Amino acid sequence: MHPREQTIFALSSGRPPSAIAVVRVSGSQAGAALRELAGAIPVARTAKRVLLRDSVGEAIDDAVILWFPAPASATGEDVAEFHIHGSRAVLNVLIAALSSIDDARAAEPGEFTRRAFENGKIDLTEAEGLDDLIHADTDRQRRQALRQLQGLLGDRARGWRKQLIDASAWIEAGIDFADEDDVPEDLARPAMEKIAQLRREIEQTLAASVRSERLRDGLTVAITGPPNAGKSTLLNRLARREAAIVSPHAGTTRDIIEVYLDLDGYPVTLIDTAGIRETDDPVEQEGVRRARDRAAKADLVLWLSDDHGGEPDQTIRSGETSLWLIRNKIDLSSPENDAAKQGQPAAETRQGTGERQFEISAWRGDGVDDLVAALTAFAEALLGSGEAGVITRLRHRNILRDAAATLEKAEALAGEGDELIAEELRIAIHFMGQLLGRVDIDDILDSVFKEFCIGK
Ligand SMILES: Nc1nc2c(ncn2[C@@H]2O[C@H](COP(=O)(O)OP(=O)(O)OP(=O)(O)O)[C@@H](O)[C@H]2O)c(=O)[nH]1
Ligand SMILES: [K+]
Ligand SMILES: [Mg+2]
Repeated sequence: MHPREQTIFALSSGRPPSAIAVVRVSGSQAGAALRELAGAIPVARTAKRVLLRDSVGEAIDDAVILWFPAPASATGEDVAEFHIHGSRAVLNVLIAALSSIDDARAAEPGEFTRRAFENGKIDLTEAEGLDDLIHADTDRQRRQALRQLQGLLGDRARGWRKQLIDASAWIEAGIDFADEDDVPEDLARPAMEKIAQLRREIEQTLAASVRSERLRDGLTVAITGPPNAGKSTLLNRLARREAAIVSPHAGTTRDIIEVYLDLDGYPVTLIDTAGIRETDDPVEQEGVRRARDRAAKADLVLWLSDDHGGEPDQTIRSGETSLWLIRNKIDLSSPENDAAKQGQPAAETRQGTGERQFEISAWRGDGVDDLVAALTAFAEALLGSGEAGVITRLRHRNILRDAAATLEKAEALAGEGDELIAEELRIAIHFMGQLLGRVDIDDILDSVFKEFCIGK
């Protein structure tokens, strides 16, 4: 039997141990699985409590089962659900029993969703939204994924595709009737107007969605600076836990330490790095190399220093990465120092450089709230509210950019020959099909669904 026709099963809930685990079965043998393990198929879509037994009659677990006959199921196939106690032992016995059913096998990542897509339950953009929803960490990501799952981009792409087909029909009609007298004088003009309008709509959608792709991925903030500036202390304070080792020994941190922050719904990965200095220690050298590397890739670098100084060098300053200068350990400052610094307030932009400055005590907490507020504002500026954006992936952006370019080409061909315009329209229609997952199915699907988790 072809793998696509086999019955698949997987743990669809979280990792054991858990109070309850849900194992889903989808395919023609789902009913057989229920008969084999529960003795009978229950009433459709009604929970039933049963004692599951294996093939020799040995009890497996006291469980709840559900039956969703095709096509009214999540995948469009027969689906059975086993709600069991979430221990590794119970799960292993159930999975072993399901494996022994003919033509049943463990599901590949994303295979349930792929079947739902192949059976027309969802389009590809909705499948992607589903994946994003499962992986959403913050509330803003959740809302964006849900809009995608509800078909916001899919609906728009379907509308564009339909209008392109209409425009194409007008153009083709012009070609077919070109020799006859009673053809409407100019079929091409309304078609060309429609094409120009669609191109503008696609371009507007692209422009409005620049930040929604970023919201899906979140942004990265790197803490760098000389050894002992208090980088790990700041990371721990922002993370509200002892994620990194803090010590008075210069050169404590060598590996990159990552913590995840939810700043008012904006996902931020904060990284702590090795203190940057010249050193003979090969391990520390590698740490410094990694620190520079990650700083260059970050969206924002926080350069932390204390009264012992340490200015960011050119490699840290170069590139598109934003840089904020943060003086730490202000709790140690003497009153004279403070007097000298008057007229040079914190959280100001340094004249000419565009680099913001902050003064904090990572240890005592002074100034940290202001820093967090500034980070949140930075995230908002970069990621936006996401409400207007419907494009959440590079895949969407690339396809729509190509579609807009194709329509632009079609517009430029006005007067050059309807056959040429019709060909560009066919290409643009093909792009909309790709977006929805209707054409070039296999390559697109393989790359989209391999990101999914098993059991989904
Ligand atoms: N007084 C004071 N001490 C601090 C502050 N922040 C950090 N320290 C101390 O400075 C020392 C170094 O702190 P770390 O957080 O390990 O510094 P680091 O920049 O991560 O150091 P490396 O990983 O070695 O580069 C520790 O003894 C901290 O307790 C602060 O705001 N005030
Ligand atoms: K240290
Ligand atoms: Mg450190």
